[in-house]
Amino acid sequence: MIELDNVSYGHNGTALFSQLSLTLAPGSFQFLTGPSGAGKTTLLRLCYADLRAQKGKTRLFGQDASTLDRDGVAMSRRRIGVVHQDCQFIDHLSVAENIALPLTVAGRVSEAAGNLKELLSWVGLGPQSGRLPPELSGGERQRAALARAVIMSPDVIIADEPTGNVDWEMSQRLLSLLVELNRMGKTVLIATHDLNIIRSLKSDVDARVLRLKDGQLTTAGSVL
Ligand SMILES: Nc1ncnc2c1ncn2[C@@H]1O[C@H](COP(=O)(O)OP(=O)(O)OP(=O)(O)O)[C@@H](O)[C@H]1O
Repeated sequence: MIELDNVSYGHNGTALFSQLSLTLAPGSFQFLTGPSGAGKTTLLRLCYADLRAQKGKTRLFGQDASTLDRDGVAMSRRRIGVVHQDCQFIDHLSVAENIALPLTVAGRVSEAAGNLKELLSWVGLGPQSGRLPPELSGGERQRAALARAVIMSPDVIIADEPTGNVDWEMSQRLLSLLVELNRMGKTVLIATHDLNIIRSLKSDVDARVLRLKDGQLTTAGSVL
């Protein structure tokens, strides 16, 4: 579905990793762990074609990303929902408008109303839908970010520290939403430094744990 094949990348000439390979198989659930600064966000950005591999190949849904033009990348990106580390909302738009933004930008305004109501209730943000993003708590922001990532019904969800800055109960709630999405057939990749979150999954899902450290990606095993 998404494949990095012997990819090398560095920022400003400083190599972060080289010849790194990663496959997001359809329906898989994977965690990406590793110390701060190891390159987890960079790796995620390569997976959703926000960055281009400097060496090696990225394949998105069977297509070589380096051969895709802007529209081709945009088409592939529509199949990937991204939960960014810092949420990135437009502060003068309501929570509902922010969540619906990917649909409105794509000109699918008529779909927005129906999808939105269902999504707001799924993430438990119905009562907060008219508020502005700065009025939300950390956990509410993370849930709004997740709702926005899935409003286009993507095949793949890529979440960068989706449980950062929330308490244990809220992190469990967010994780259970991601597990639910995986049960619906979505491919899920979550970057987190929080090993307790991974351990808390127990047998809920067949998750694979990858560890990025010193430019090497290793499989840390299953949480089962
Ligand atoms: N746009 C950029 N320009 C220059 N350097 C960058 C850029 N983005 C990231 N870096 C550097 O690359 C390294 C990896 O950053 P990255 O954000 O990918 O790591 P991370 O594992 O996600 O870290 P964290 O867990 O702290 O979020 C860091 O040293 C960072 O400073």
